[in-house]
Amino acid sequence: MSVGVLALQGSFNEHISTLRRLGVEAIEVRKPEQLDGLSALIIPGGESTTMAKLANQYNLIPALKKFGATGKPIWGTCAGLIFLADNVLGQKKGGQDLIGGLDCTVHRNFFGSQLYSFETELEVPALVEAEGGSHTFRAVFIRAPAILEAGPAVEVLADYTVTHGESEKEKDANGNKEQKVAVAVRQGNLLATAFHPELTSDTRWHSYFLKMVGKTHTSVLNSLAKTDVTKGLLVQQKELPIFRGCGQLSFEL
Ligand SMILES: NC(=O)CC[C@H](N)C(=O)O
Repeated sequence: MSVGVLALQGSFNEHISTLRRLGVEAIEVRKPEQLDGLSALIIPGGESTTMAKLANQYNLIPALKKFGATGKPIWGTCAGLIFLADNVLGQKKGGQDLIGGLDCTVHRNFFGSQLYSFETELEVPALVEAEGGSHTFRAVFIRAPAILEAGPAVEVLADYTVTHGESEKEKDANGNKEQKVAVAVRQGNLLATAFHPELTSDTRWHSYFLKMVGKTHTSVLNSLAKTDVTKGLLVQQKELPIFRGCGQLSFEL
C-alpha cells in the first residue's frame, strides 16, 4: 500500500515523515501520473489558492477529481479541507479550483488572519475510541478554515466553539456571540481536519486515516500496532510555522 501526499506547497514533508515513521510508503505527488496505483491521498495544509494555481499548472485538477471519484480515501488538512469542500466561502476574487466531494460549506479563513492562529486541546471521541491515548488532541490552527454546514452523510468528529466580539459586526449572521463550528469531519472515505496533525508528535490522526485505507492491508495494521506514538517529536513546538513566520507554509492574505 502506498499513500500519496500532494507535494505542491505547504506541509507535505511533515505528512511524509509521519507516514514513513508509521512504516508506510509515502509518495510525493506533483504530476497526474503519480496518482496511479496509490491507495490513498493526503492533501496538506498550506495556502489553498496557491495550491490550486499550482495544481492547475501541473494539470492535476482533473486527475485529482478522478482520484476522488474512485472512492479511495483522501484526507485534507486545513487547505486540504478547503480543496475537498463542495462549497467554499471567502474565496479570492475569481474563485479557485476545488476537488469537492465533501458535502459541506467551509469558510476559508474563518478564524481570521495569521495573527489569530492558535493551538488548543480538542476533544475527539471517535479518535480516542479508535486509537486510545489522551482524551484530547493538541490541535494547531494556522489561519484555519472551519466547517459551517455539513450534509447528512457527514459525521462531525470534532467541533470548536468560538466567542465573537461585542460589536454587531462581530456577531454571526444570527446575532449570536458564540458559534460552534465543525473542525474535523468524515464522509465515507473522505477525512478532513481544519487543523494540522502533521505538525505535532501525536500520530493518532495518521493511524486513524491509515486504518480507513488499510482495512484489508494487515501488514500495515500490524506495523501500526507496534508503533509507539509517544516516542520522538516530529516538530518541536518552537519550530512550528506559526512561530517561525511561516517558513514552510507560504501564506497570501
Ligand atoms: N494552514 C492552512 O492550510 C491555511 C489555509 C488557508 N486558510 C487557505 O485559504 O488556504
